[in-house]
Amino acid sequence: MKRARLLVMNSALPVLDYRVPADMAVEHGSVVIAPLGPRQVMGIVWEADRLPGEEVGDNRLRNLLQVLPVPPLPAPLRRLIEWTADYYCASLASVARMALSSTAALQGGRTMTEYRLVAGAETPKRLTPQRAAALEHLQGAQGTLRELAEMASVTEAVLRGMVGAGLMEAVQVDLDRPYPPADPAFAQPTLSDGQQAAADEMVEAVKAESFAPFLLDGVTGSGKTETYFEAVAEAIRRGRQTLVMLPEIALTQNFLRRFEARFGVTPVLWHSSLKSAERRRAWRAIASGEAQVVVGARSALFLPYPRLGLIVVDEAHETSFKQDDGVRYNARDVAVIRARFEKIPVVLASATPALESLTLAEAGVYKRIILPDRFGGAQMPDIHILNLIDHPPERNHWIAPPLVEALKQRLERGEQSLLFLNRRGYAPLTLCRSCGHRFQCDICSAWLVEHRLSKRLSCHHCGQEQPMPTACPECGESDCLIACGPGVERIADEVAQILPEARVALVTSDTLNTPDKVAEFVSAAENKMVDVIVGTQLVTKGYHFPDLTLVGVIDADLGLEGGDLRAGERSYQQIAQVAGRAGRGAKAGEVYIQTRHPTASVIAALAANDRDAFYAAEAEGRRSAGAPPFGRWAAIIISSEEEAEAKEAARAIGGTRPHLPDVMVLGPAPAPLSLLRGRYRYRLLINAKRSAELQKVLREWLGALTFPQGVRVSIDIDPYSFV
Ligand SMILES: Nc1ncnc2c1ncn2[C@@H]1O[C@H](COP(=O)(O)OP(=O)(O)OP(=O)(O)O)[C@@H](O)[C@H]1O
Ligand SMILES: [Zn+2]
Repeated sequence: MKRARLLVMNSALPVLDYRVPADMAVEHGSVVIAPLGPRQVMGIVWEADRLPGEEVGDNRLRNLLQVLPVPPLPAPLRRLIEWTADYYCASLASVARMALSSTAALQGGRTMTEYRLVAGAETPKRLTPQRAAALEHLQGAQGTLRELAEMASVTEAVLRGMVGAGLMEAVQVDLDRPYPPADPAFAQPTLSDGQQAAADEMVEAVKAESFAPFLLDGVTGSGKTETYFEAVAEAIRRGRQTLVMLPEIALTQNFLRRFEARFGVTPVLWHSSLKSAERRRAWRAIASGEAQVVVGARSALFLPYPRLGLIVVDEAHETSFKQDDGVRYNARDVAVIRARFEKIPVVLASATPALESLTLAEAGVYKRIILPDRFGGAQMPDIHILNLIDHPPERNHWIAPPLVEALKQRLERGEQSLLFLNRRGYAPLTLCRSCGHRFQCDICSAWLVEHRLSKRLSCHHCGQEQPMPTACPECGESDCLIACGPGVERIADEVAQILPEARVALVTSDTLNTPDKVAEFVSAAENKMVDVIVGTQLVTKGYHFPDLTLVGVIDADLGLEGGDLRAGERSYQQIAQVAGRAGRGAKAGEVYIQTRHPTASVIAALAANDRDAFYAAEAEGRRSAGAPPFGRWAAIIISSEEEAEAKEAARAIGGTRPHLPDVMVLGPAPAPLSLLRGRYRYRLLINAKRSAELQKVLREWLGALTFPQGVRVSIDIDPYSFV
């Protein structure tokens, strides 16, 4: 008799064994449905010797019910799931779920019903407001009723009524229709000598079909994308799949266009806001091996590629590769591990590598490829430090006079400028002039941020919003609220005052919240319909606007406030990246960095354009603190809706701390963000030597404790967030 051991897709359940019926074919990795009491569960058939569980006698086994019509998860992916669960102290099921991340794709069947407005249908004379809203918002849209209902902010019932009334129609969509093939020779660029040498190295590694990690370390505008595209082309020629990971969905539009220009078609896109039909189609094409190149956010990393030949992590220094909920993993690091299991090359590309990556390259673990020059003879921009103490902006203004002058000059010359401030909204704090009341979130320890465009106060931690009040809720006074400090909306207002005739584009996740809007912005900027871009970190990287010759950093000190050990590095990366947008074409670029601390090491390094010295000093600081990459960190985060309960649990954890020579436990202490989404939070930071068996220590320590129902305890290995 054949038995199968299942990794069940529910972390609360143990490993379960089943009988495989005679007429059913399963292998390791098969995705199956099994009975559990009166219910059914989904599971993955796993190597029994890798998944310890209670042995059950043959006579007590129940039959598997069904094998789902998808290819079995490949062995290297199964090993990756095990590794990730083990390293990040997560359950196997929660990691495996990231591989099976399209429920629809698992069901087989090849068509799906979507809906759209009937073209040319006569608009009835009397329309309910809901139907009118649907007619307005759904022009040109197609999707499931749920997606359309969300798009139009109406209920599904309204849309069903419209289907009945002949205003909307159902369409059968073929979900597995193939993607058009990419042509590796479609538009091969002529590479510079340096680019060619870099490309050759990566191409050779793709040919070798063995594990090879690279750090592609090239200055901004050196053509890193162009160069790694040659390795992608080689993978396509060899019938192998490529995964390109980008840190933000907003960057994908730009990437898609460049890819299309090089390979003739767009790649397969993967991110969390795909519609379910797109997601399903992409998942199935990936799992069948048909999808040649996939570009996606970090969630694309765990998909079941059967023939992966290359992974690229672009802008690899970005902290958004770290996931901070669910499975707390770092996609940059796991990408390298996946490449090892798949026996393929992986390229981490960045102009400002993470210190971790740089250290590994210096140790020879990663092969470092350097592109020292901008492509096409473009020069690196000139950096000016603007000391705000010597050059104060006018009252209630934030742009210092020399930067104002530079902006005016650019406008006269018909060149573009970019102002960077990493803060969304209009003002980060609103207070009452008469009683001093400060507007704060009810359920987070955070100020509410004024958004003048949407006329709302919003919490940037939990997303709660309220209409902008006209009077102070505390003292009842009206016309007494003052906006303190600037966000990008306020800077855009200031630019409009200084340069009334300039066309200003505001670029934040509030204004560029759909792929279409991103595409619209990029095309406007490229066609010189925009004079001044005012943006958050969203606009600091990846973009190439040849006529952009001026970059202004509004507040270079912002990133260093209340900073953790990585604040200096992050700040440096962000400013160096945004500075890197200037002067990428024929005209030279200039950068103004506004600061109150011109001697701070970050600012001094930027001024002297001395990256190596900066990294060396950072590395020294980390080494002496035993911080990553020289030592290891983990965090334990305890939260509960009951403050006393959270505190008690934190104290219990602190009280049972291990006493080991290579593990130091700091805390517990209230988290800097001590209230988040209505939950009180405490933290501990564990600092371990590299020799320590950190995960084992944590598992044994926390595994011995029990907590009340409402308490959540999570482990964050190699944490990036300390709030
Ligand atoms: N060999 C080449 N032939 C033609 N154009 C090139 C070549 N190399 C680079 N370019 C162009 O130069 C510009 C800059 O290249 P790219 O955006 O790849 O640089 P990058 O190194 O990724 O920069 P950043 O890190 O700042 O995003 C792009 O418009 C790109 O198309
Ligand atoms: Zn909040």
